[in-house]
Amino acid sequence: MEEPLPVRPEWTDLPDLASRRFGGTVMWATDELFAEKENLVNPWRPAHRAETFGPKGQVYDGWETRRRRAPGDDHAIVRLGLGGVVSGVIVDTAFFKGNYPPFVSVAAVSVPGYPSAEELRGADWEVLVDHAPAAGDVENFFPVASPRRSTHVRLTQHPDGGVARLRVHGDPVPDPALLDPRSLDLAALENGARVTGCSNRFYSSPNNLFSPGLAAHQAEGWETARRRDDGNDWVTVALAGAGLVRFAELDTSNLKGNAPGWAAVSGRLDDGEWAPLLPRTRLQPDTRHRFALTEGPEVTEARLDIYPDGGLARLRLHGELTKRGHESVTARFAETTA
Ligand SMILES: NC(=O)NC(NC(N)=O)C(=O)[O-]
Repeated sequence: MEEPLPVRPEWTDLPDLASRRFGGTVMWATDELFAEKENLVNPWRPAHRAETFGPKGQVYDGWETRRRRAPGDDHAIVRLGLGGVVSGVIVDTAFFKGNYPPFVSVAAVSVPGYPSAEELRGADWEVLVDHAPAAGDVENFFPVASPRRSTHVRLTQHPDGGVARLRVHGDPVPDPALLDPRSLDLAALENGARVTGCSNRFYSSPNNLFSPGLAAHQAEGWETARRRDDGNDWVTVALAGAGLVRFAELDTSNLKGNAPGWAAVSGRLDDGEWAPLLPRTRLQPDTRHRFALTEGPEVTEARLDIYPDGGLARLRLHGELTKRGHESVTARFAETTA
C-alpha cells in the first residue's frame, strides 16, 4: 500500500513573511557556533550531506547552537520581509535528529521604523507559540491566531539545538503611508494583494507571481503540471484594494519549453462578474511582455488564465487605487496595528 501524502495545513499556502525573498533577515542570535542563523530564512528547502565535518563539527543547513552548559535558552530575532498578520509558523528541524530543540517558542512584535536588535530585545513581545514540544527532522506546524500585524518574530529553542528553517506564513499588510495610491502594482503581495485561488500548484506556488524583483530561475516563478485534459490553468488574486489597472506585465522569463501559448487577464466587478482587461494574447517563451490596457472599470480581484498550462515568472498589474481602495488599505492597517 502506498503511504498517504501528508496533509499540509491550508495556511502554509500563504506567503512566508520571513523569507529572504521578501527581504527577511535574522538580525541577532544568542549563539550560532555550529551553523549560521541566516539559514533560517533561506527560501529553498534544507539540504544535508552526512559525514561532512568542518572544524567545528558536522555541517548543517540551518541555525545550530552549542550544547548549553548554563541555564537559559537560545533565541534568534528575525525582521520579517513583509509586515503582516501571521496565521501559522513552521519550525522545520530537517536533518536535526540528535540535536533538535525538544521545545520551541515563537513571539512577535510590531515596531515601526528600523529598530536595532538591541532595541527589540527589550520590546513587549506577544507569544504566538508557547513552549511547544518539537520533533526532530520534520516540519513542526503551529497555527497562530493573532489579529495583529507583526514586523519581527523571535524564535526560542528550549534549551538549545538546531532548526533548519523558520517559516512565518500570513497575509502582508502594507503601511499606507508608504504606498503611492496613484501608481502601484495592484497585484503585488507587498502592497497587500492576496492569492484567492489557483488551478494547480504542482511545481511552485502562485505567490511567486506577485513577489518582488525578477525570478532568477524557473522555480522562482509559478509552474503547473502538464495538463492532459481540455481545460486551462488559472490564478485569481485579490488586489491591494479596489483599483484601475492600466498596464499588465506578463513575464515568462525562464519558462522556455513550458511557457503558455496564450494568456488572458480579467478583473472582477462589484457585481461579481468578470470583465476582460487583456484579451487572450499570444505569448513568447522567456519574455517580459508589457501591455498598455484600454481604460477599464474599477476592479477588486484579477484572474490570469494561461492556455493551456505552463506558468509565468511574474504578473504585474500596474495602476491606481480608487478612493474606496485606498480607504480599505488604510482601514486594514489601522485595525491590525491598533
Ligand atoms: N554529530 C552532531 O551533529 N553533533 C552536534 N552538532 C554538530 N554540528 O556537530 C551536536 O552534538 O550538537
